[in-house]
Amino acid sequence: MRRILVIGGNGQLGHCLQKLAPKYHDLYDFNFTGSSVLDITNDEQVDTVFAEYRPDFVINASAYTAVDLAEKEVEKAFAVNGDAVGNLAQVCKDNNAILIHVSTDYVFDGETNLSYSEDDFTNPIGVYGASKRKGEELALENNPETVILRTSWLYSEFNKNFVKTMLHLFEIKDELGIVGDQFGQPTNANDLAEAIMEIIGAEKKTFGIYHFSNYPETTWFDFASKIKEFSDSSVQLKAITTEEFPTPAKRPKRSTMSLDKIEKDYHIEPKHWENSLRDCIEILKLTNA
Ligand SMILES: NC(=O)C1=CN([C@@H]2O[C@H](COP(=O)(O)OP(=O)(O)OC[C@H]3O[C@@H](n4cnc5c(N)ncnc54)[C@H](OP(=O)(O)O)[C@@H]3O)[C@@H](O)[C@H]2O)C=CC1
Ligand SMILES: Cc1cn([C@H]2C[C@H](O)[C@@H](COP(=O)(O)OP(=O)(O)O[C@H]3O[C@@H](C)C(=O)[C@@H](O)[C@H]3O)O2)c(=O)[nH]c1=O
Repeated sequence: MRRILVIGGNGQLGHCLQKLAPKYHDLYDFNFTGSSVLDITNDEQVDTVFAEYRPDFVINASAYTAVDLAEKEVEKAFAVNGDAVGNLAQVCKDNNAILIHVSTDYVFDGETNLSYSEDDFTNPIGVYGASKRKGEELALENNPETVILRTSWLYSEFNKNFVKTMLHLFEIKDELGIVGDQFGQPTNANDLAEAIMEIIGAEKKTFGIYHFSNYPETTWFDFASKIKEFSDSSVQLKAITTEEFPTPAKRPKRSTMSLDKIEKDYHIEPKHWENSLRDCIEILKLTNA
């Protein structure tokens, strides 16, 4: 049986992979590690887990994801999202394991009206995006046979994310201002987990950077408006500008990514974000999470 090591098993993507794993129990053995067992910045721990588990595939679902805090914790963000990813790619190469690494739309500056393709110029405007870009570069430099999946606006029923933040704020506020001039593509992390498993199962593997998200593009305000509609909330939402919602980190104005390459090479068809959002909110209603 082929072995899959999931690093960052307690994050939202990690949880979605845990949820999906039973479907693949006759094909793969899974080992989900949290940061207390495997800290990706600890090279010795990485070596030990590889030596003991001998994975065929490694899914790196771990990352430093605090976009605003990263502006202060620059070193930590680069250690986890940059250098550690470079080391992981090297260790995967040395051990004949295929690395599936996850990156972000925040590697782009967002100053375009076209959808970004995989080989478009990156120009991160914040520390988080810059640290994730460093990880992409180091991974491909050390091990070109790495699959890097750039995704965007990830949410799920697990952990902290925009959907759950909105549902919480709808409970405690009568009115909310939401940025209406930043565009991107929300992604249900359960869909990303499925895409990762499809790539692992693909007979013919192609490597390098791939974009994966739900589609089409929307704004944070329109996204929040759908969350309101699907959750039957009576909160009043108002579209505001980026300037009216100041944050420590700058966010791209429009980070919409083209999904053609993953569709062509891996036959993975993106889902409409409204359908995937509806699924998530139904689960949250059922579980009262
Ligand atoms: N969230 C989003 O909106 C988006 C995320 N992405 C990318 O998708 C991927 C998954 O994100 P998501 O599931 O939301 O992330 P989460 O923030 O939910 O989870 C990240 C996980 O990484 C773990 N982690 C942090 N530092 C380390 C470390 N040094 N060693 C090992 N594990 C560590 C954390 O473990 P612990 O808590 O135990 O420390 C946590 O469980 C990441 O690569 C992220 O950059 C891309 C686009 C959008
Ligand atoms: C809570 C809140 C946020 N906003 C805005 C701020 C920001 O522009 C936008 C999203 O805010 P958040 O801080 O939740 O999302 P943010 O942390 O920027 O989300 C990003 O996370 C990283 C990890 C990624 O990789 C990106 O793809 C993206 O998903 O919504 C409002 O306008 N009103 C509000 O009440």
